[in-house]
Amino acid sequence: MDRFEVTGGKKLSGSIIPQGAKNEALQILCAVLLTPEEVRIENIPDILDVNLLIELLGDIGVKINRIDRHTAVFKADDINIDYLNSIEFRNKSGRLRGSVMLAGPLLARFKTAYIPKPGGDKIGRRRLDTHIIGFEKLGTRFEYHPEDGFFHLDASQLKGCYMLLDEPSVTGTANILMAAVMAKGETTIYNAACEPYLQQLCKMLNRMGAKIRGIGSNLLTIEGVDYLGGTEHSMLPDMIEVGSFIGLAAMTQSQIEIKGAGIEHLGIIPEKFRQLGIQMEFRGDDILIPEQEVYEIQSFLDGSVLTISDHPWPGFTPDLLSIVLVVATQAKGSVLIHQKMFESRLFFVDKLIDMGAQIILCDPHRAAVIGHGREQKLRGITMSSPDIRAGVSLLIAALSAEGKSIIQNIEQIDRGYQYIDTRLKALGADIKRI
Ligand SMILES: CC(=O)N[C@H]1[C@@H](OP(=O)(O)OP(=O)(O)OC[C@H]2O[C@@H](n3ccc(=O)[nH]c3=O)[C@H](O)[C@@H]2O)O[C@H](CO)[C@@H](O)[C@@H]1O
Ligand SMILES: C=C(OP(=O)(O)O)C(=O)O
Repeated sequence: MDRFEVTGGKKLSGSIIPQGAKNEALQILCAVLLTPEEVRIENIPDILDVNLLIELLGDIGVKINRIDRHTAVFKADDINIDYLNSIEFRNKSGRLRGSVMLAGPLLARFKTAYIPKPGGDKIGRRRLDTHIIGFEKLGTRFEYHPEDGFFHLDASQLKGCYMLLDEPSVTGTANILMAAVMAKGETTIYNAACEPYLQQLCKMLNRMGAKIRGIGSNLLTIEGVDYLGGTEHSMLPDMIEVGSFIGLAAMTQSQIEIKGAGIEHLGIIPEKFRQLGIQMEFRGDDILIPEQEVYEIQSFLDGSVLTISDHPWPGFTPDLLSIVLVVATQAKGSVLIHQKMFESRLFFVDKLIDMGAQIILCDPHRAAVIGHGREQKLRGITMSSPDIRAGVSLLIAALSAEGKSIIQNIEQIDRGYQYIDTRLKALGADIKRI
């Protein structure tokens, strides 16, 4: 298993372009199954999870013409449904979270689907109830096999209906939406997730001939159609990468320019980094983070200690809380980090504490970070990456720390960050893949 060897404490400089959005790509790639016509997709991130999903599509029978590492044309005109019941499909799709979204389009077009126990980050319980209950409301029967966590879904006809989701699940909304686009009649999904990933999916589906209203809100109305055709789609810049690079610049006291950051789609993300005291200049669609010796965490208006917590979109995405936490360790001031959605995403703070950070893990969901404005520098250590975002947070910590760090289990980072070592080296980082 590869590791990163990082010698920290170096200032970085230059510009960096965010990859296409990972979580959008996982939805968009599943949507190619909705039509027998060609779908051309651009700005595909060249990362483990996305490449695995493309491989799965190929295994199911989708014809794939990979024009380059970031562009491909897909044609799902001859699908092998039986493959979905194979051990190979179970094993492969169990290696990523996004594969769960193959079910919605397969139900829409072929009225049957299989969902093996999905993979993805081990960051707490990640149930599929919202997906399955949504499918059930559309007229799907399901069988659950508890011994291997396998769902078999079957429907003779999907029928539109009203549903109020238990929670605005991101992949759940995408899955139900893709099942509903070809259901008979009208479907209303209330308490829908509305991240830019979903807005992009809705727009793509409408270009294919779907009739979706309410895009960008938590109330989606879908008028079912009989057929969807081909289209072209390009992924937005990955907002989680943009946030990670803002944090990287601040932690390493570097001036970095993020080119083509997709600022209008970042929602509240820049504001949260501003609350940590990080300066940013928006120049067209680029973000310049100037070199800053010290950044100071703001307090609330009444002077009380700032809390940064996750919330469904347009609130702050949970995928950036680990980055915010690590960046706070070198700030001046204190902040409470409250991870509301996932119960195992904060355990990586042990490693930051070993590096010298002042953090109190109050409980699995809350950590108080006391920043001393770089008076206590972090020290390089050997650590292992528990999940994708914690992995990048530890990498950023290592780049700002004194001395050498080894980061193990970097497959976690490669799941979601494209050529990260090469791109960081181009900014002047001392990082080796060993
Ligand atoms: C492939 C993909 O797109 N993965 C993203 C997707 O995962 P995913 O779609 O799996 O996550 P969900 O939106 O379903 O929710 C994640 C977890 O948060 C809980 N929950 C959810 C909504 C809510 O209002 N309250 C709440 O507590 C759920 O019970 C679940 O345990 O969305 C997550 C939440 O933004 C992100 O971290 C993941 O990166
Ligand atoms: C949790 C994440 O990914 P996944 O849902 O694919 O595990 C993430 O992207 O931060």
